[in-house]
This record gives sequence, C-alpha cells and structure tokens, in this order.
Amino acid sequence: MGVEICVEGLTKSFGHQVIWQDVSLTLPAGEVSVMLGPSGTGKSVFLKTLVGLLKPDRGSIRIAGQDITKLREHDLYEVRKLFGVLFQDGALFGSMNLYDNIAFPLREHTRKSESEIRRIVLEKMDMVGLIGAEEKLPGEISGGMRKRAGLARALVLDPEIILFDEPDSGLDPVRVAYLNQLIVDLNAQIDATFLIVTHDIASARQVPDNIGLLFRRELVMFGPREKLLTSDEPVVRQFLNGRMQGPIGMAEEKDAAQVEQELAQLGNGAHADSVSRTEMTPRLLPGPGITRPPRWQAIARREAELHPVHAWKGAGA
Ligand SMILES: Nc1ncnc2c1ncn2[C@@H]1O[C@H](COP(=O)(O)OP(=O)(O)OP(=O)(O)O)[C@@H](O)[C@H]1O
Repeated sequence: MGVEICVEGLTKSFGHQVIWQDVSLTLPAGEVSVMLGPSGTGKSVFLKTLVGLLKPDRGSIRIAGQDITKLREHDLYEVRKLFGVLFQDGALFGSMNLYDNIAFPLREHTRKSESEIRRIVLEKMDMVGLIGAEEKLPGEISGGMRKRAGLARALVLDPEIILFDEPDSGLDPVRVAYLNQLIVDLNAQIDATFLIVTHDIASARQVPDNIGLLFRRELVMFGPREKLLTSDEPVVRQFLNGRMQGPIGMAEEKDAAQVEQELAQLGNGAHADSVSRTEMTPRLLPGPGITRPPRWQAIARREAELHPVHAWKGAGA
C-alpha cells in the first residue's frame, strides 16, 4: 500500500554551504509527488537523504514509524529495503545482460531460488515492457530501454517507496510520454509511494498528486498538484511556465527591483504565461484495464470541482 514519509525541519549542508534548511513535508502513502527546483538546489541531495545515504544536520524523517536519521547503519539497511531507486542513467552494470541486472538485488538481498527469481524478473520485465530483451547488454539498447530496465530492477524487491532521479532526462518527448504513462500505471498497480525529481514541466503538470519546489535553500511550497498549478507565488509561476521573468536568475537569484520590473511587464501582457493560471493541465490517467486504487475517486472529485470542463472521463473506472 506504500508508506507515508514525514519530513520535519530537515537541514543539510556540506561544510559552510547550506543546501536547504528547515524542509518539512509529508509524502502521502501511495501517492505520486514531484520535486522541482532550479539546478543545484539540492534535489538529488534530498533523495539521497531520504534513503539514508546522506545524513542531515538537523530534522527528522519518519518512515513506517521510525526516524531514520537516528538509525544505526544496520537498522538503516533494513529500512532501505523499503526503497526502490531509479537513478538517472538506470545505473546498470555494463557487463551484465538485462536479466542479470534485474535479478541482481534478488540474488544479493534474498535467498530465493533461481526459479523464483526467474518468475519475479520476468514479471517485472513484463510490467515495464521489456519482455524479449533479457539477453541484451545495457550498451546495446536505447536510453529509454535502459531507464525501463532500471525501473524493473527498482521493482524486484516490491518496494513501498520508489524514488526517481530525473527519469525523463535524455529521452525524446515521445519516450517521455510513454515513461510517464508507465509511471502512472505502475503507481495504480503497485500503490507504492513515488517521489520524482524532474526538470520536465509537462510531466510535472500531468503526472503527480503533489508538487514541491526547492529554491533559495528552502522548500518554497509543497502541496496538491492543483494548488501549485494555480498558485500566485512568483517563483512557482516562473518555474511552472519556464520563463525568464521572475525571481530565478541565470545562475542565482535576482535583486528585488529587477524582479518587480519584470513582473510588472508581464502584468502588462508583454509575455503571457504559456498556460494560463486557471487552465489546469488534465491529469494523466492509468491506462485501460488498470484498476485504480480508492484514492483516485477522491482525487477525481476534487479536480472535477476545480475544473469541470476537464471532468475526468472514466474517473471511476
Ligand atoms: N557529496 C557532496 N559533497 C559536497 N557537496 C555536494 C555533495 N553532493 C552534492 N553537493 C552539492 O550540493 C548542491 C546540490 O546538488 P544536487 O545535485 O542535489 O542539485 P540538484 O538540484 O539535484 O541539481 P540538478 O538539477 O542540476 O541535478 C550542489 O552545489 C552540489 O555541488
């Protein structure tokens, strides 16, 4: 069913460099959340901290009733089994074929027989559409296939939480669309808690239940998708519309006077946002034949109230 992750007052620095501070949010069990933020704002550091690879300076991360920041290495190892992680490049072993790559966590962390391993590996390869590619080496397949193989490997231990670090990086728009559909379908099927770091705004608009934005060493906002998509907060508006006018500068933040001037120009209609605030991007739905968990009913109702025009076709399916 997925587990809730409750982060409170989390701060991380390297030496004197504060990466982010006082971050508090709850990733609801079984829901999909996306973390956005300009480059270098510490999104990857946040993922690594959640999985216990980096220790925060302050704050707590409660997962399944335990504050993982307080755990010793041995107990942390147990908690890590709740996680599946999809790294940017799939992090596959170049000399192993896809079957052995995907079987690797089962052979490392369980005592399952080879026939049981075979059943699980083929089931997960089927879920991500890779049946028939068992013998391929990572170097022989496309970037999109490598991501899907990485995802199959992240699934083999039946994780309660899956972290995705830029799953769409380096993929063409069509492969991104397929991957997004796969993510939505998988979430409906396995009902684990998903956290996705991405720079792809189109994906961030369609895929998640919740969106967060890191900027200036802080979590500017975290909440339901529709809250962020209709927010008036200048940083959120700038980021979600991918425009230059606003507080986010080329390498760092801009001074207040410049931001004010740019936003005034925007207000005059000089550069309208590409997607108007009231026009909510429709949510990507699980494919036909995929049974949706009960929370989808509540989400469907909530979003239909906000934008009846897009009333979900087949929301109760
Ligand atoms: N192990 C480390 N030691 C020291 N500094 C680090 C370490 N890991 C990350 N950093 C620094 O933390 C900051 C945030 O890095 P991170 O990779 O998390 O950013 P990001 O938001 O994921 O960026 P991008 O969107 O470009 O991938 C960077 O300045 C980086 O140099």
